[in-house]
Amino acid sequence: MISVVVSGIGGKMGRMVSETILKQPDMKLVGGVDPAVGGKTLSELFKIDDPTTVSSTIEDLLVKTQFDVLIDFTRGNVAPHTIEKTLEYRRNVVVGTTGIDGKELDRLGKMANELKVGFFLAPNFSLGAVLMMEFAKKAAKYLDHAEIIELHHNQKADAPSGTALRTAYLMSEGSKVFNKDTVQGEEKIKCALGGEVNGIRIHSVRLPGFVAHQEVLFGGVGEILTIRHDSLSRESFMPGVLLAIRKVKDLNGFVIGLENLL
Ligand SMILES: NC(=O)C1=CN([C@@H]2O[C@H](COP(=O)(O)OP(=O)(O)OC[C@H]3O[C@@H](n4cnc5c(N)ncnc54)[C@H](OP(=O)(O)O)[C@@H]3O)[C@@H](O)[C@H]2O)C=CC1
Ligand SMILES: O=C(O)C1=N[C@H](C(=O)O)C[C@H](O)C1
Repeated sequence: MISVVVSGIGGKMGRMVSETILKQPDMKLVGGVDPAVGGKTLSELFKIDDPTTVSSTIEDLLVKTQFDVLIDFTRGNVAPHTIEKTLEYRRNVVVGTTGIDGKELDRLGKMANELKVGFFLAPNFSLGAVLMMEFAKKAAKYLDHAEIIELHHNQKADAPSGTALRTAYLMSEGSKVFNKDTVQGEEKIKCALGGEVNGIRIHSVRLPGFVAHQEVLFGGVGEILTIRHDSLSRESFMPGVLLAIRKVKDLNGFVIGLENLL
C-alpha cells in the first residue's frame, strides 16, 4: 500500500488527484496541505469517513503524518519550499506544478540526487500531450520554422504553460535556433509577437471554456505542419499521475518528463 499526501489538496488538480487516489486499491490518501482548506477534515472535502485534518503548512504535515509520496499541484512560487522540506524528510515527491524557476529546479534536483530520494516532475501528465511533444521534437529535426500556441482556462497562474516551455526546450535540444530568417517586425502592440525561446514564439491564450490545449505549427516551403493536443478534462492527467506515484520510489533521484517513466 502506497500512502500519499496531496499538496494543493483544495485546488482543481489536488481535489481530482485525491479522489482518484481514493479509488486505487494499492494507495491510501493519508493527508494533505493547502492553506485554502487548512483545518478541514478529509470527510468534509471528499465523500469518505476520515477525520484527518488538512495542514496549512508543509512543516505541520511532515511532523504529523507518515507517508511514502507527496504529490504537489500548487503554484510555481510556493512548490520549491514544499519540495525542499519533503526531500529533507527523505520522502518521495511527485510534482505537476508548473512555473517553477529553472535554477530552483536544478538545485532541488541535485538535492534529490545527493539524498537518493525519488523526485519526479512532469509539466504535463497526459499521454497525448507527451506524444505531441515527442512528435514536435521529431519534426523539429527537419523543419526550421516553428511557433507554439497554448490555450488554457483563465484561472491559470503562469504563462507560458509548462508544457509550451518543455516543448520548446525539447524542440531546440542541442541548442537549435528557429526562425532565423524571420523579419523582426515592429510590435505596434507590446508582446503582439509573443514570448520567445530559442527563436520559437510562444503565444498564450486564456479564456473560460478551455482546459489545456496546444498547437505546434511548423512552416515549410509551401506547407504548414500542425501538431495539436487537447485535454478536454483534467481526467486526462490522472493515469500519468498514478503511474508516477507508483514508480517514484524506484527513482533514487530527480527525473523530469512522463516519457521517462513509460
Ligand atoms: N503537470 C500537469 O499535468 C498539470 C499541471 N498543472 C499545474 O498544477 C498547478 C495547480 O493547478 P490547479 O490545480 O489548476 O490550480 P489551483 O489554483 O486550482 O490549485 C492550487 C491550490 O494550491 C493552493 N496553495 C497555495 N499555496 C500553497 C502551499 N504553500 N501549500 C499547499 N497548497 C497551496 C492554492 O490555494 P490558494 O487558492 O489559496 O492560493 C490552491 O488551492 C499549476 O501550476 C498548473 O499549471 C495543472 C494541470 C495539469
Ligand atoms: O494549469 C493548467 O491547467 C495546466 N498546466 C500545465 C502546464 O502549464 O503546461 C499542464 C496542462 O497544460 C494544464
